[in-house]
Amino acid sequence: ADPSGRLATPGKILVAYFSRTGNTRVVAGQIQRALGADLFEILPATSYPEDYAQTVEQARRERDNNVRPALKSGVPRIADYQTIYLGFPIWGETAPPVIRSFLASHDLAEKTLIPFITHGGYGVGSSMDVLSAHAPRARLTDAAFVMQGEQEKQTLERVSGWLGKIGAGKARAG
Ligand SMILES: Cc1cc2nc3c(=O)[nH]c(=O)nc-3n(C[C@H](O)[C@H](O)[C@H](O)COP(=O)(O)O)c2cc1C
Repeated sequence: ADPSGRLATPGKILVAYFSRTGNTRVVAGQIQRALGADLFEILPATSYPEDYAQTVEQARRERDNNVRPALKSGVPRIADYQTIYLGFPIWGETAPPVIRSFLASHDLAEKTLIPFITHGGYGVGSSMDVLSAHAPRARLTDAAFVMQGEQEKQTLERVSGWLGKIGAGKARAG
């Protein structure tokens, strides 16, 4: 028994996720509702730029320098959870920097870690290795959910093309 009098609920489930454009958020919501789990959105203390290209560049720098960006908040009472579904998009062929921050700042020893991953068509890259390296004592399942989602880049290109075609690009600028 917990000396505080509060018992950790056995088998409590957490769905923790990071999502920029919403693809991973949809999956997180469905898992959370299906399992009656708690939901936690992983957010950096300082938001990434709205601009896609700037975000790609910042993510690349953070990846290459092994930066762990500060998180806006941590999971309250992480010890209560036995199973953690961890969701993220693939950024630069790996897990986004905030996922490394998340794993480094929570003790996941002996917890079951079940990844769900969305990518833009190039697969999961080195993300599973990142998870096992940063949460070495978690029980990482190899039955991750993996799905290709829309690419923000492709949407931006399509919209730019359309704006150009209807002659709206310049007229709207400024
Ligand atoms: C900064 C950045 C880097 C990305 N790098 C990759 C990549 O290396 N490989 C890939 O398949 N998709 C890449 N994508 C596409 C996303 O993984 C894909 O669109 C994902 O479904 C987005 O999920 P979200 O809507 O939950 O943010 C990248 C997207 C962003 C914003």
